[in-house]
Amino acid sequence: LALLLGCLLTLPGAASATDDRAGFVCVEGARFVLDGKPYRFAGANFWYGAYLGAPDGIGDRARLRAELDQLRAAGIDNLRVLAMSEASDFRRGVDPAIMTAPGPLEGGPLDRSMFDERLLQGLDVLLDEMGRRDMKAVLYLNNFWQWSGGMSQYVAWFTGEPVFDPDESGDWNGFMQNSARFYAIPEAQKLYRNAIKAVITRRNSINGKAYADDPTVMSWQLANEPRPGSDADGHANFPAYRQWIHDTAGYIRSLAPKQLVSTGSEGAMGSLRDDDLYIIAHASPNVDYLTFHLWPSNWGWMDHDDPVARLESGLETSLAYIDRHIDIAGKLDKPIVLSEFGLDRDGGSYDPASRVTARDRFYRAILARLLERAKAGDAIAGSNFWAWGGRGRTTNPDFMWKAGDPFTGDPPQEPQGLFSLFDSDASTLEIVSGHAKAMKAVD
Ligand SMILES: O=C1NC[C@H](CO)[C@@H](O)[C@@H]1O
Repeated sequence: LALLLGCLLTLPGAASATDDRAGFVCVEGARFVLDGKPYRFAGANFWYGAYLGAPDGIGDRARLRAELDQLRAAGIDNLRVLAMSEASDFRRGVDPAIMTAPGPLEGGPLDRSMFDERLLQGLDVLLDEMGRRDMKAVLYLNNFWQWSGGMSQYVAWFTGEPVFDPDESGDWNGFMQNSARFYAIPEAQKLYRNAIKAVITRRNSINGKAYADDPTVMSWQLANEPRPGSDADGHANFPAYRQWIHDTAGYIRSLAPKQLVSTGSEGAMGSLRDDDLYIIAHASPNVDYLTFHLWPSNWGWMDHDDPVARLESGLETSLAYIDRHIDIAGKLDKPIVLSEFGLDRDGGSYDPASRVTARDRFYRAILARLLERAKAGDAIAGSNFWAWGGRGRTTNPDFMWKAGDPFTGDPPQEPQGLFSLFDSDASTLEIVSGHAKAMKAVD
């Protein structure tokens, strides 16, 4: 009640010294509130932000600071960041990883030696630099996919089986079913909770702030794109998935009562393509706000190698997907964020110098719909494009990332340049920047 009152009673623009929620993003019905004013934003996915903040040899702090300045100047001030990765044998897994090996299970003293302190220092630097720029961070603590180890790595650790690697087998349905085993392996959940606790209870080595007391952290996400399993076979896992969401969100809330909790879901497309299952999974009072993603070329609504070809029909389907999810959020009386969206460059090129006419049309149309719905007083609060690539460039002939390469917005499992929005993509950045300004102006 104190936390809610703290949100409700904060005088507009004048966070009182005694209000311990000053600076934190709160939820009031289907809206975010920050220091007594509506909080709406245009943000970016910056999955590698903690990696850039790591010491030399892994990170590039000069690049990090310069690119945070560029994003801040564009009004792009909400960043969604990977906050936990697991060492893995995946062919396309990021290396190094934050969790180097499975440590002791919940109950004993936290063994912090199982974490790569260089990468957690990277997160410290990122949060400190973001805080100095009045930016907000959304931090996800696991991954349904293989590119950061993720749930399938936990499954391998606790079943003794080799990792189920979709980049080797090409069997994505089998991979998704394998990842979903994570929800029902008690030992995996204990280790996962230790990883959650290690991050959330961390004290920033740069500025001394406890993460759970740092208003830079807007919210904690259970994972990146958690799904119940494959569309064909995932229904049997749904009860365990739903319970996992409720229990884990409650655990995070117990560690970070001043910050928000969300799942990281893609929406119906990540809920066995079923709106009702998405609603059921997100009805838990422990879930503060909803997330959904939008991937027309991944989901077959447009074509990776020619996004212009089915652009208009793909846009129509995309806009309908947006409206459906904003309507669901209204029914659940929770804010909603489009926390990933992206489209390929023209002709499916990975070249940062290539044209982005389809992408710019897509970004412009999507963001216009979000603004229209926000102005109508609907539950949409913001978005994060996928993904900021900044000055990251690959020189590899196969465009695939390997350890030691510069980071781009595309994680290791995808060609570098697939969806990245590079620092040179001025037209697209301008679209996002204009949207950021317009969203902030909505009263
Ligand atoms: O979370 C994600 N969603 C879609 C991205 C692009 O395919 C992908 O890289 C990432 O795993």
